[in-house]
Amino acid sequence: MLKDLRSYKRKKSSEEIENVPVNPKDSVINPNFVDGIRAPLHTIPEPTQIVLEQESGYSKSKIDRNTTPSKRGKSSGSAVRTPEKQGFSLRSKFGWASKNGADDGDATHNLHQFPVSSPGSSNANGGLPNVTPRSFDFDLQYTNKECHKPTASGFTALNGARPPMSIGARFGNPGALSKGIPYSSTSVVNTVQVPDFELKEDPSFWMDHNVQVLIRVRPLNNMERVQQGYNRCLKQENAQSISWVGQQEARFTFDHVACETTSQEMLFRVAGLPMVENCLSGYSSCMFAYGQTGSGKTHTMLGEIADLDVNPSAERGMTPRIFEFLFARIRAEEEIRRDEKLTYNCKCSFLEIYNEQITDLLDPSCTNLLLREDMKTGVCVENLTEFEVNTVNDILCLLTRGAANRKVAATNMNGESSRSHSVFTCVIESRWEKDSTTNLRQKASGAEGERLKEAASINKSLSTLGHVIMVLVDVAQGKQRHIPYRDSRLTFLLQDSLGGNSKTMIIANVSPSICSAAETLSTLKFAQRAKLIQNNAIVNEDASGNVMALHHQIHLLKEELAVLKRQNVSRSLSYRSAIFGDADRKSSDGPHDEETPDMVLESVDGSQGSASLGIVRLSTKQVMQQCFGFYYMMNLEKHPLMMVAAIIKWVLL
Ligand SMILES: Nc1ncnc2c1ncn2[C@@H]1O[C@H](COP(=O)(O)OP(=O)(O)OP(=O)(O)O)[C@@H](O)[C@H]1O
Repeated sequence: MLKDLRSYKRKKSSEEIENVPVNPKDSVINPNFVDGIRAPLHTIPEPTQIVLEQESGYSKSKIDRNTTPSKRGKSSGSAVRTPEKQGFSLRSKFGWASKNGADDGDATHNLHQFPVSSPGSSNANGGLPNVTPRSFDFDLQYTNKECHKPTASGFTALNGARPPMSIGARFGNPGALSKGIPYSSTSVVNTVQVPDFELKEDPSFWMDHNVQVLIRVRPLNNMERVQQGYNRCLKQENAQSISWVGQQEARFTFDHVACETTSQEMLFRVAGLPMVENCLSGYSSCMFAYGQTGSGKTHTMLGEIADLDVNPSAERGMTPRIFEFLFARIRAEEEIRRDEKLTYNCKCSFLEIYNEQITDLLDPSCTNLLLREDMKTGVCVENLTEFEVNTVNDILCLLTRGAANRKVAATNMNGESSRSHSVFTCVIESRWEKDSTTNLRQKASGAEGERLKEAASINKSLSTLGHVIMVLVDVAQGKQRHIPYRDSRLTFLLQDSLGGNSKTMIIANVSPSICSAAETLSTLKFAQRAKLIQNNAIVNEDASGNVMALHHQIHLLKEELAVLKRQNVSRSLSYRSAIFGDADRKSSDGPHDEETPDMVLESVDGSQGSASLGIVRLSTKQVMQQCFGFYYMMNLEKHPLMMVAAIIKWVLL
């Protein structure tokens, strides 16, 4: 059952009003996009060289963990597995109308589901060996009713609301691409068959890393096949390495490279499941999906979510799977720790950043919300609605409701291209009792994040993101730089996820088609830089609260001791005698024995003291325990947000 939690809206006294510059002109941008400001992909300067081997020592260590491409076929083990629906239903994409004819999602799914051997799958370029023992053939039976005549880059803008995908105009320095890619290059992969690599999770990765980068290559779509056939700009070598093949060849290595045939379930196991574990361990967690329009961000993060409760699709994406897993884990933990009265409470919010304005997607009448930053609790959005959730269906209700309020438009790459960035957040709070002490921990998991579209005129956030990442890489390399988080609302909101206190997963979605060679190269470069970011994730326990509580406790004890001394404090060596002792003993000064372990403080109320009323007879041990519990709780009352332990954010870029 969903419950409006507006009363939870944060109110702070120590907060700082956001100082994200708001230029009114920024907010009144002609939706008919004019080329100019583009995604951060294009704000990132070219590396000094495009190298054949771009691995740093860092990436090499990743490769070493898993170097052998393996054959797909057997599913890797997973602790929790959700039932998969066999076969495919008509696509009912989340919150959007069905895709137009240019989309070949169904065809590609079928290809995945029913790989067939194609006699026509010869390697037309003649020189590219298939490096895996098994390939899936792509169905040659496709129709294309909305094939747009390619520009220099292969695309034309469909409605003007989206930045055209042409290369030269938007690419500041796109290298070879801006001058025209020699598509006839012998490097181009134009085989119908694609190598298939199985992703493997490194269970120890997150123990000593805070940022992981995964590339997901989607299958070719109809439009691409019509325009450029099976000419690909990517050549994958193993589950961590991929080469961009154009005029030059640039090889990249990442933590994972998910090939065209990687299933939604496999991606969840490798990328989503560990993030839930991170969250439940108390880490803030964030997941970005980055890539050009139509590259598969929505497919990755949401996928097919119709009928999830009764008939979940195998094509459902990361978000439903994550919450299925999360709630299953929560229920299991509550059961296991019933004695401790462990309970969880989850609250969700959903917002959109469009034209640098923040709108509450769960209450669209709340627009132009302000970001606030508090030294203790971090960044929050003022007056954002929160709903209590208990099941995956509750989550989906909110996602559906929010998605219906999003700004969506058609582009030539994607008939339902989202035009904004959105953040879905789920804060998970757990309470339990142990040794008569009530404990509280809040985890914010959550967030179907940002659909960061590269639409230029609405993408101040994206360009700033690119800049922030560049600066963060410098910082990671030891340079002193100011990080311009505040230059856009997106980066301001996500600053903890970028270079801050967060375990962050970046999924870079790319098209393998030569049509999108420029954008794909840019995305790979972006991802390559992003993996150099160094976050500093810590378990968000209220250690400061504990220390504060203890300080307070010591202070009170000292005060009390002083009062007791003034009031002729008697010390008894016997707890029993202290409790049941006669008035004489209470009023007498007993021997002081600092060594006595069960020393009892005993005081008699007197007219002199107001701090100590009645007779206090507790062992020091008990005093500490009880007061600790008390002040701990008090501290929670006063600073509930200090207990926030983890934040997961899904970010579509
Ligand atoms: N891995 C994949 N397997 C099968 N189909 C895919 C895959 N990735 C994307 N698609 C299909 O490609 C189309 C475009 O994908 P999607 O809507 O996810 O792109 P997007 O990056 O979110 O685009 P935009 O930024 O314009 O919103 C969809 O029909 C989607 O189903």
